[in-house]
Amino acid sequence: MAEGRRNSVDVPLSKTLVALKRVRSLRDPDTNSMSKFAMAINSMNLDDVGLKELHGFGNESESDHNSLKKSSMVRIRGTDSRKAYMVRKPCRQRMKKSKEPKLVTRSMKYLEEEVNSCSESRVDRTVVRKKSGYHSWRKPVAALEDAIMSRVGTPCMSMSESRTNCSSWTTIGFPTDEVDVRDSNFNGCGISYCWSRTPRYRDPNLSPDVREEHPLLSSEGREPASREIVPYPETPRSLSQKFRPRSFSDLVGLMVVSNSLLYALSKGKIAPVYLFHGPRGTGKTSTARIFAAALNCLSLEEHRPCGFCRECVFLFSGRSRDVKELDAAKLNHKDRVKALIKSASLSPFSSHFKVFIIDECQFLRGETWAAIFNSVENLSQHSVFIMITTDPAKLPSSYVSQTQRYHFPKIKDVDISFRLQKICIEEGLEFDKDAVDFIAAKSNGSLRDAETILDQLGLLGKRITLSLAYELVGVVSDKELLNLLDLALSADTTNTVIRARDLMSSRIDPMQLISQLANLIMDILSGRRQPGFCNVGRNLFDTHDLTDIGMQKLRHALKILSETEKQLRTSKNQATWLTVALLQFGTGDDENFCSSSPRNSLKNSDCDEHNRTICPENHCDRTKLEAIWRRTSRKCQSSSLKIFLQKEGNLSSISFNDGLAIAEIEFFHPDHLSKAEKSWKLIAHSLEDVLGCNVQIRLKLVPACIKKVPV
Ligand SMILES: Nc1ncnc2c1ncn2[C@@H]1O[C@H](COP(=O)(O)OP(=O)(O)OP(=O)(O)O)[C@@H](O)[C@H]1O
Ligand SMILES: [Zn+2]
Repeated sequence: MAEGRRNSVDVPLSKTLVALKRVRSLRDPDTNSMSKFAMAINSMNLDDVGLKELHGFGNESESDHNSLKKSSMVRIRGTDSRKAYMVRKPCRQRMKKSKEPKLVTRSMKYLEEEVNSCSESRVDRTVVRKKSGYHSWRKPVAALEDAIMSRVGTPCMSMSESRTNCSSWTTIGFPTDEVDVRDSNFNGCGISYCWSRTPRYRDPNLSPDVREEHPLLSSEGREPASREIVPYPETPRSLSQKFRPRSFSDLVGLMVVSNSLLYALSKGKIAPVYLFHGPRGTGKTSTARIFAAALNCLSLEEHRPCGFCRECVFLFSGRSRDVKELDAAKLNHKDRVKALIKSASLSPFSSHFKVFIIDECQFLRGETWAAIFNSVENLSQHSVFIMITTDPAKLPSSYVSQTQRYHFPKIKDVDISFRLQKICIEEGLEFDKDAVDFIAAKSNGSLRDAETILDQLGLLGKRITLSLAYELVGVVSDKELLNLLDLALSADTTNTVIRARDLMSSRIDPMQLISQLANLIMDILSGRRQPGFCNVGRNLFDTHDLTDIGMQKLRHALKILSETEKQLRTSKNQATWLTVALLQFGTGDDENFCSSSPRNSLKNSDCDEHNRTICPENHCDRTKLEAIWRRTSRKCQSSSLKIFLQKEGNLSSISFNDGLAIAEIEFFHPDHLSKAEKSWKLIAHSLEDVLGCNVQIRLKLVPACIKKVPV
């Protein structure tokens, strides 16, 4: 799934603008473009000293060096995106000598020196990184690449080419002698425009069969279905990119999955098709990549993937030819499936395994599943499919049973919180633990969502506090919540309506408010919240004497909320119905509550009716209106009016406007309408008593044929 699509958490617009403003500060104020940086990088010249250091050519003459510079840029054909820069490797001899992969210990030390001694060109890049807030993270390989990239003074130089110029890198042994560098569709850092990461490897040892296969899944000039994904971009654009796990030990809350996959790896028991399923943002794609890397890792150590060998470097930089992430939607094409099967039936290019990671596999058509599974027998022993989905129920069960399934559970709040704290420390973000706990609780088991919220809070440049988190996530603080509950329980109609409207108009979604209120009430009922936890709370506890009456009131409120929650799911007018619900908190039965409040003088059996009313969701609005109408008719003094209203009238809607409820009442015969008109004051008064606010009534005549049958 595209990262951009997933990385979204609803935040108030103002916060987003602040974050955007920060990004904009990197832009040219005149043109609002990033080209300033690209130009700065463009104008950099090869730094002689730097090149010497970098290439380990310290004892070569200047003329050697110049010729090196010339040979490194043999043919450059403009910047048109249709043309390619052809860059020839200058030190082929060195490369040939060292094809075997080795660990790059010397380079690591060397790179640290490189990183520490910034040349001017590097300062440009580093400054930009610092501004983006992701400067502190440097995985050794990425840091090495960075050091090389910043030393090589042209943005048109590919990373691979840079490596070929670097003696340190020859120890890794890239099997390349020619590299194409694209000047568009870059997958680079996002600041300069042509840091390329798409080398084309031509391994002379590969069979023509295998070479023909390139690009993977291409079919007669069609666009390849594999996605141009850089799973671990050099310049991460979000915390979740930056902290994307690279090894099994980095995975949070996936002990069972990790252990099982590690065991399979150690025993060499590799299934042809895996299915990773579970809620979003729980690490399925990351685990698939780690597993793929472990399958191909060249390290002899037990700890795989090592992250340093050629295969690991290729995979984590999105350049592996044997590990491909495919878009399920694009695979639903006959030719593409054919190409996929063909590709899977051939041996890997350079690795042990060919791994096809198919995300969102619920979008694969039945034929595609059939094609894959029918050919499993014929596939290369070294091909592995990893299907990923958030919705296993949509998959064809006959094929699912042939896969090795792994369930990715929601990640526990405590694990998420721990991870967020670690990130804050690494990022140098100041935070309050309760804020981080709150983010964890709000992210519903998705570590990515939690990281995204943290990311957005981090951009505000302030200490991450609970109130800041509340504001960003769109929830109401305990103080405000208690205040609202207090008003509602006290039947303070006007203020309840004003406060509820205020909160729901801009700050919080009605469903979220219901859930928060219900949680608060449950906390109070269960004794988790004690009097005195805040001033407003104390007021609530004092006023409503929670040892006795208040508890009953709260239970009543909870019942109303649970009923309203069902109703809101299908209602278009959520804010209004939640306000109606709040107004009912304070109009409970006196006898039930033994309340002395004059407002609560209703002989309320409605509350019981509420309890009995369990209706299909699409009837909830209607049920609610009917309940209010029953209570209203019962409130009328005259028993004939009571019977008349109940039998002939129908409350069809209520809307609220500045503390005023507008009730529409339908009658189905002109005589009934005129009878009701004569008693309108009594009806309005009864409704006011029930709703606890001022009421305006509108009487309507509607055709008898649409008269509703009571639920
Ligand atoms: N279990 C985890 N351990 C460590 N990081 C995780 C985990 N789950 C999610 N993340 C974080 O969230 C980001 C996205 O994770 P990933 O793409 O693997 O999730 P996913 O389950 O594949 O999500 P989706 O179902 O939306 O595709 C990672 O980059 C990482 O920062
Ligand atoms: Zn490795």
